[in-house]
Amino acid sequence: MLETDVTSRYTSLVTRSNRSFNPLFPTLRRDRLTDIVFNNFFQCMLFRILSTLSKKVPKSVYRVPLAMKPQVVFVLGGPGAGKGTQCAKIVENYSYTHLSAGDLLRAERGREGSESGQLIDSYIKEGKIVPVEITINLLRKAMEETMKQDKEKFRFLIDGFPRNQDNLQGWTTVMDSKADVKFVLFFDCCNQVCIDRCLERGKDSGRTDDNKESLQKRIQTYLQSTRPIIELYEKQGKVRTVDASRDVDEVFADVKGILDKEGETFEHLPVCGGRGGGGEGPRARSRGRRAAPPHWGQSWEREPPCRRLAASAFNPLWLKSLFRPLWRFIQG
Ligand SMILES: Nc1ncnc2c1ncn2[C@H]1C[C@H](O)[C@@H](COP(=O)(O)OP(=O)(O)O)O1
Repeated sequence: MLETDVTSRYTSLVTRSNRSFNPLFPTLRRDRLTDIVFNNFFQCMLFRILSTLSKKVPKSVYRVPLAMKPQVVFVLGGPGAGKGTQCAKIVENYSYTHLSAGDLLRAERGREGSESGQLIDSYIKEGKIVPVEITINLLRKAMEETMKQDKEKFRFLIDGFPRNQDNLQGWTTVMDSKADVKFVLFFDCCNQVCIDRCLERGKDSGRTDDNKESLQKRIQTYLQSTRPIIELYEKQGKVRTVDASRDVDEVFADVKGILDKEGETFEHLPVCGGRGGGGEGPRARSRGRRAAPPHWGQSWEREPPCRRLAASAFNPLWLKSLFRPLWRFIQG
């Protein structure tokens, strides 16, 4: 900068402030300085009060809203109706964790040292429903472990459960107070299509129950035991039925329609929604997803209040507004 430019700037400041020229602190005008110091003083005080208060609040208080009660969607339908296939697609697009009762039981059967392995094996081969204590225990553990790893993963698709009255009763006794059942997603498919799909799957699934004999029994069990459970939920208005005999994408289009109607939002919304500048961008990128535009505010409103407060308190835009006046002043 030319010396004359500097001088003329200082001179203009001096003229405006009617103050003598000070070469050491050329831009320190008392009227502006008072404003800025007071503005920043109050903003800093407010910030300090907020941060002190947040330290004083016991951790458990703001942890409570983060540890959400599990939200459950039961996924039911005949064997081979496409429950697993559709659940995988839901997980890809929505913030759900898929828990297949059948997969959990098969894993437990194969686990070394499992006490119930043999019992599970005989029930599966017979196409019968495994005693509820075993299934509930596996489901509960899986839900707890998922939520322990990530508190935001509190939405579950429980596939292939409850399959009979015993299952339902077990769930009501053990889990009713621990989880909320939102609705039942029912994949309606005729028996023959179900059997054909399972036989096709059986060619390379390695499942001991994907054979004609087991399938006949499984279909019978489904009709006698599971259909009444679906009807029971239907009476409560909790069943969302999808015609599952069509191709995968057509079925998923209906599933998507149901989830959207139920108020579900795509994965990047509930996890990474925000008003902009609230850190949702980095949060989304750390999960390999993109942040929702700030105007998709619906999910932001559904974030736990503590997370909203935290996002607002550390909002870079807000912090910028705190230091901007001082920075402008220093820059002249
Ligand atoms: N809509 C669809 N059309 C054709 N095949 C389908 C289908 N949905 C699933 N499948 C195939 C994939 C599997 O090989 C087989 C059984 O599907 P699945 O998702 O494993 O059923 P389920 O979990 O209900 O037992 O059928």
